[in-house]
Amino acid sequence: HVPVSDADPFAPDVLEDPAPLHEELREAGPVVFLSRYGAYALARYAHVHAALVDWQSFPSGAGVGLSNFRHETPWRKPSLLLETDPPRHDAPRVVLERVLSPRALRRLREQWAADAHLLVDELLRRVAGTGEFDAVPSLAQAFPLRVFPDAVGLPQEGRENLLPYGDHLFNAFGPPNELVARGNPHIGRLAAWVDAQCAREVLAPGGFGAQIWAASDRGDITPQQAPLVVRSLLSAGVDTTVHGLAAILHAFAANPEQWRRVRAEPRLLRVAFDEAVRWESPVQTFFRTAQGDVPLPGTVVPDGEKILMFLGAANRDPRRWERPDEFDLTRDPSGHVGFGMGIHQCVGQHVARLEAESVLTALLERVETIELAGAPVRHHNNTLRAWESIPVRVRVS
Ligand code: HEM
Ligand SMILES: O=C(O)c1ccc(C2CC2)cc1
Repeated sequence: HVPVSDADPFAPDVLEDPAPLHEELREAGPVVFLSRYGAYALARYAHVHAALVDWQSFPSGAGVGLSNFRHETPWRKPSLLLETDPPRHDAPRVVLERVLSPRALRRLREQWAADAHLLVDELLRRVAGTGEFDAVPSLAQAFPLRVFPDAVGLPQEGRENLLPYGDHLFNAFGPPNELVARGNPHIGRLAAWVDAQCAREVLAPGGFGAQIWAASDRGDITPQQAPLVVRSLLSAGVDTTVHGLAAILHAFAANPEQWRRVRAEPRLLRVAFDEAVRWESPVQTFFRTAQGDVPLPGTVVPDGEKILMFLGAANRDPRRWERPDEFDLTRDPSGHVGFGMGIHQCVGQHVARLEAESVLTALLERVETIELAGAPVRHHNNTLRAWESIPVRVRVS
């Protein structure tokens, strides 16, 4: 039999600090039935990993949120990547893999490094007296919003819609709770703006968007698919990196000795981002839908039922990680599930890494120490581990 829990993973106290629930679910057994949502929770690394790579048993086509597209109409057209299974998933995936590949990003490296130095220099000049600032608006939000819309090829107008659109999107993967209700009055306008930015004529030549449309000229995808593939970038590419950057800045401010370690060994910066993504797991959870009756340890998930994968719990599973709750740059974080795993593994991870590397390299050159200057404030979201404010104090070298 399978243990039952009436816990609510999307309740405010859990979103504030999910660690106790993660521990409870990992210890209760390999699978726990969440009676509140009728979903089967996986919190141990081994079982989250197994479900992520078994797309045949646990496909994404019925949605990767609580909503089951077999019975419910999605609030927006399903993504051709995130919410689609092979074979329809294949061509859009290949197109994005090529557009967002490390090789393709080489042409942005120099520009993003320069932008990061400008942003950091402006910031350090502005705070010269106290060395104190809020890392969330000043860096975690400012840098992605400065470089990513340009990389996609978006016009200047309306870019302030990107964060609230993504915030609602990530809330909407959860249950229809207060967080979703708060976004509902605005999402129609936001979604219309996002959809309008996917049209070929608004996208600047050379950007990721134009490259996706060029792929449809080649027949790699159809012209009908092109705007939806562009929409994937606008959906997944902003809030994730904002809170990913916030996560690594928080990790260093909360562990000042690790910043000193990276100052001494800048090569460690490469591993720092993945260790921060493991430690914080900016994307905390995703659902899948059982295809046929799927056996799991101690139970069988009936066809059409949802499983809920706790990526954040898996990334801190003591069965897989030593001292899992420590942000430790000497560890090898590879294998973490912060970017997912398998055929849907994050296709934008190289963009995220390059953004983080750009900002942190610029900071590393100018900032000798970084520490918390006050209590950080969480931003609650049904799917994202997010920050509202991270007050920090830096000493300029
Ligand atoms: C720290 C930053 C990021 C994190 C933590 C993150 C996390 C994830 C995760 C966990 C998945 C797997 C979803 C699933 O298995 O259902 C995923 C997929 C995806 N991500 Fe990311 N992501 C990040 C940044 C980005 C960026 C910058 C982009 C675009 C430029 C992006 C685009 C995508 C897309 C399109 C998918 C769907 C891939 C597919 O289904 O084949 N992500 N991401
Ligand atoms: O294709 C999409 O629209 C999409 C939206 C959100 C994500 C989350 C996982 C980062 C991924 C893809």
